[in-house]
Amino acid sequence: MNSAPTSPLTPSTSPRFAILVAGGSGTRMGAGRPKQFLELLGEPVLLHTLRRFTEAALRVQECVVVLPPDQFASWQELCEQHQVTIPHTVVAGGHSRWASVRNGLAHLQGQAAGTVAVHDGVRPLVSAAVIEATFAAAEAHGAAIAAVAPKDSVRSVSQQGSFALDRSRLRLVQTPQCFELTLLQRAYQLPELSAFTDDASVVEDLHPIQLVPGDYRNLKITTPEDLVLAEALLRSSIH
Ligand SMILES: Nc1ccn([C@@H]2O[C@H](COP(=O)(O)OP(=O)(O)OP(=O)(O)O)[C@@H](O)[C@H]2O)c(=O)n1
Ligand SMILES: C[C@](O)(CO)[C@H](O)COP(=O)(O)O
Repeated sequence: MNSAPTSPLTPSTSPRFAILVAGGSGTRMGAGRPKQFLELLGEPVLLHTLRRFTEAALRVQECVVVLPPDQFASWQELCEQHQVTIPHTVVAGGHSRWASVRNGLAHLQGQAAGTVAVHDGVRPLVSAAVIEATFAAAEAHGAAIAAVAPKDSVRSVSQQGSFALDRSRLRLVQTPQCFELTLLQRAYQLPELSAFTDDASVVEDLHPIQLVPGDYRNLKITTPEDLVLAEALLRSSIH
């Protein structure tokens, strides 16, 4: 029997997984502890992110949280302090974001099928709408990522000088980045290239990437002013 095509009226029932990568050390933040553990309105950045992915309507079956191997105890302490009861699996990260994603994926090796979202643990303001839209696009097309148009003019720079780029042809890439699980597993068996800064770059030689409208509020907490902006957005009515 042929199965019906996926549409917004017939949501996919294939399992959904999430890998929240939080295995970095936050050198650009320079805070003395990993930025994913810094407080944002009284709660760790990573806890905000975990809450967003475990909203029931999103139907995420398992959340894998990737942490620096020497930070398991700190996260455990934070979970106790904030009485976190949200189920999640903790996995050790690697020397790069690529290695951390690969380790998170290894935990899902036993799963036969499904769709997996990879999301930066330091993007705590991601909305359920963007997560749902990215999952749905990946369920329909195999690979989908959230992205937004640049608001500023953009130039390409080199030692010879600089020149203007046509920003209407550019997009700023965010996470979540969602993939058919076996596709992402195949992509992460390819050799690592140090140029990979996101998952779409790892997958794109194997499969076309769909772009889904992201959200300007989906900040990546990278430098100190990002925390101030994130806090202001959370306090306002527009988060
Ligand atoms: N070895 C690494 C490096 C990064 N990440 C994660 O990938 C996301 C995006 O990376 P980035 O913002 O660069 O985080 P850091 O590597 O911590 O920051 P920095 O580059 O300033 O050191 C973050 O959630 C980070 O924790 C990871 O899981 N494992
Ligand atoms: C994955 C990402 O957040 C998409 O914008 C970004 O590429 C991560 O880059 P970073 O250099 O690791 O911060």
